[in-house]
Amino acid sequence: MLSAYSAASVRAAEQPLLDAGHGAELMRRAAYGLTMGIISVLRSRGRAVYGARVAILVGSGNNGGDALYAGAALAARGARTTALLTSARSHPEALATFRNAGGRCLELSLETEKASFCAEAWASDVVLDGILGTGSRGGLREPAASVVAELDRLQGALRPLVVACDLPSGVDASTGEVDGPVLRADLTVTFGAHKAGLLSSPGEQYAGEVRLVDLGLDMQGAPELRRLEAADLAVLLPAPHNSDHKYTRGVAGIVAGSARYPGAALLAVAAASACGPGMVRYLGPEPVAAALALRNPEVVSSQDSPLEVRVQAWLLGPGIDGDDAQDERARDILLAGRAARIPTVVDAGALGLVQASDDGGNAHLVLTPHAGELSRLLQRCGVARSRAEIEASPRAAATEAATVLGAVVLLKGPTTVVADPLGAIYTQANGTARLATAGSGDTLAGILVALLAMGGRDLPTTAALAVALHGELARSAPSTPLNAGMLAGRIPAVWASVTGARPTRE
Ligand SMILES: NC(=O)C1=CN([C@@H]2O[C@H](COP(=O)(O)OP(=O)(O)OC[C@H]3O[C@@H](n4cnc5c(N)ncnc54)[C@H](O)[C@@H]3O)[C@@H](O)[C@H]2O)[C@H](O)CC1
Ligand SMILES: [K+]
Repeated sequence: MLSAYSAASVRAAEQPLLDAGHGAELMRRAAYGLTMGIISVLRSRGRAVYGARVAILVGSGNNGGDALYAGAALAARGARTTALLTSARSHPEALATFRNAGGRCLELSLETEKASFCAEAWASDVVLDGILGTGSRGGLREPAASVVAELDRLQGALRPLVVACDLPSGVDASTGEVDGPVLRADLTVTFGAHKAGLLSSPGEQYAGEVRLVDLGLDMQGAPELRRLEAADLAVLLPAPHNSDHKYTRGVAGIVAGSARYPGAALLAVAAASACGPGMVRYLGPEPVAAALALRNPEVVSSQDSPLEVRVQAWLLGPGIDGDDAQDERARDILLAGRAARIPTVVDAGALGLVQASDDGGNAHLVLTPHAGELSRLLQRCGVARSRAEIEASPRAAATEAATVLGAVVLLKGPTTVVADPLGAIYTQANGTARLATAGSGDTLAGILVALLAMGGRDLPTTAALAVALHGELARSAPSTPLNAGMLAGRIPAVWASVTGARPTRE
């Protein structure tokens, strides 16, 4: 499990070491890790350090200091290094070290030097972004902002590799929010601890690969957010006990699909069933049930009232829009659920049925909106948040919604957020853009209801687990075209590969 912290927590952890006089040692370690990161990206392009061209953007604080020390180390190994000083102030010792190692300095205050730096950066093998780190307030200011905007214009094969020092300048280290231009990095070498802003949208989309350099910080208190990694999937994905029977292995109940949208039911049921619960019960129109019988003969379908069937978890909503009988089933389950507290996934067409609650009455719900659906959901609760505002600050929006609605909120996006009303947050970025296809959400909802039915973990952890497994379905086939209909069929192989060699309990 990966834990990520706010800028304030990282700085607080750094303080005792600074007080004890270890500041220079911390910078030395940070700069060494950064140097190694730059060397590795140079090697990835078949370039040796000797003779490589490295352009460095330098800010006024320690972030610029780290970048200058790394530049000095590269210059000492024969790289041609050019630094653009974006402020009248630069870390004095680092600047002196850089100059002594043969680094060239240009000043942004001089227009000709700015043009000369941009030309150098465009011709470089690597651009190092050391303008702002954890001490930044707000986005990049002029004139550095327009240099970054200009450098970011160069795309494609001609673009130099970009390495961010600690974080891409202009990304908020704590929230991941972005205000103004940011130079998109291929690699971010971050120091001391993972910054929550690098594991949150939209900041994560600017960071590229993130490598952590251990500085020996003693992080105190709860992390800002957590992320499940491959090793966690191996432990958390459920496995049957030899004493299990179909009911103890979990029954997933699904209210999905309609005459108009039968596909949503097929996708959700196929995904749920592929996860291996004891049983999948489907409630919905007869023609959809008939189609399901051909594709998933193991599924038990009926047109019953949900109050007459027993399940360990419900999924309500995919493709039920405009079907009165499905709508009534979903309403009945939500009403009964306030007492029965059966874990319930509320997706798509059922999201409009959820009311705000501050009495714990929704604590068994996992809501799975995308940004547009969340905007409408919040609107109904009297909170005005546009889709664009939610996409700019998804973590804040998901947390707000979890608090207002009293339910776990799984907000889908390039980095998916799972927020629970008690404050815990997971963010998962396992998926790729190849998952952004029609029906992908129905598959996620099916995986989630199956994992909830199989039980064993709390709601937010199970939700994060479902997002991670769903993401791995795309990641495991990086180069083939993918549609949602293919996803459920991939579950057994991906499940086997992530659980790997774990001991069986059978
Ligand atoms: N955390 C650690 O353990 C270590 C961190 N290191 C590096 O130090 C930076 C943080 O350094 P700091 O000097 O505190 O802050 P910054 O470098 O981010 O810059 C602050 C500097 O910039 C000015 N400023 C603030 N906001 C803006 C803005 N929007 N535009 C322009 N200028 C701005 C502000 O006035 C300050 O002067 C951390 O990221 C690491 O890279 C250590 O090297 C190792 C230990
Ligand atoms: K930076």
